[in-house]
Amino acid sequence: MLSHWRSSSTYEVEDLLHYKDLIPRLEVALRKFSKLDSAEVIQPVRTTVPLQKYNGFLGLMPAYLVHEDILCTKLVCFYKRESGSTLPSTQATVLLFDPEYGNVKAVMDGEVITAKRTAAVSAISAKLLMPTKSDVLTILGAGHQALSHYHVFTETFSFKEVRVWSRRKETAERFAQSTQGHVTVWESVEEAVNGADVIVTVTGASEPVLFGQWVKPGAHVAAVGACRPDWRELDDVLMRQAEVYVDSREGAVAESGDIILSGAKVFAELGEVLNGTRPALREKTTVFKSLGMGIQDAVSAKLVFEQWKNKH
Ligand SMILES: NC(=O)c1ccc[n+]([C@@H]2O[C@H](COP(=O)([O-])OP(=O)(O)OC[C@H]3O[C@@H](n4cnc5c(N)ncnc54)[C@H](O)[C@@H]3O)[C@@H](O)[C@H]2O)c1
Ligand SMILES: O=C(O)[C@@H]1CCCCN1
Repeated sequence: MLSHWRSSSTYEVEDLLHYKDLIPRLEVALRKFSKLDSAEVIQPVRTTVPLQKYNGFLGLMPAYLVHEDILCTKLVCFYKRESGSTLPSTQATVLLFDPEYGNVKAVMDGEVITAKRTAAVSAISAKLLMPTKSDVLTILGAGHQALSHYHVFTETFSFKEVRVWSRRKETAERFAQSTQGHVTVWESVEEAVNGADVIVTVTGASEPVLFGQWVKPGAHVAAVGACRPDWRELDDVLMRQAEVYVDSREGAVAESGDIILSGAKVFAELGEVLNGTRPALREKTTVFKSLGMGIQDAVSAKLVFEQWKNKH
């Protein structure tokens, strides 16, 4: 089947999952994950099955949060698509289990969960690490993650200017037309990030698109794409000049080409900053390298399930 099927579950999850509920739960989960002695969170590094023939991979993302008793796994397929393709690059399904008996309690769409929880975690990173006075937000990429990031960043913060760049100008223009607030479209990354306080990279690139020489000192970069060990979104200069924060060290050193290939050192996990065990170096140039975690899907799925039960 070549066309993309958005099930009713996609719309249902969209209605049930809200950033105001999701962000505090993600913060709690990130805190627990980063406690050194924590036996409360079980989350192996994602298993990936490369599909080289099709330029993609299947990822399996199980997690168990012991205290909350949430057992969950996401199955996600990601493909690098040709410019102009209308097929989705991410397709995902989330399974929520009853941990006591092992039965599946719910099967739900994972695309909205992936879009919203990833953007919400980037917003948590920005809350902790962006310059105190942040006026300009630039989004590089104009797909699903670009939109969810636009929504949560404009809901959570008050930027004076929002800019977008995409490798095809028409896509960036369509993106700008689809948003409620005013978004300016830029033709080059260099111009789009000039003077930006916060930069979100949400592209399908496997070579750097953002170069350190263009980034304002002290800016915060939420780097969401490039999730394979040989893929890049950011260049070596940026990776080496910035303080690098991650969601999971273990995940980052296994999966992030930006970290592995640049040799950059990870300064802290977001959960360590939330726990107060590592500082938020807001005045420095910071990169939050996001890879995505099973626990983020697990708390999102639990929230969706709770909201669904309240309605039925
Ligand atoms: N960190 C996480 O938790 C997480 C979660 C989901 C997705 N992602 C990643 O986020 C990125 C965006 O995902 P999405 O769902 O928005 O995808 P999408 O296909 O909806 O959008 C991708 C965007 O990147 C652009 N793009 C593709 N190839 C490019 C290239 N070579 N150079 C520059 N731009 C390019 C496309 O034109 C489009 O604007 C992907 O890399 C995906 O793997 C990360
Ligand atoms: O954490 C995730 O859900 C995504 C899936 C696609 C690739 C990157 N990470």
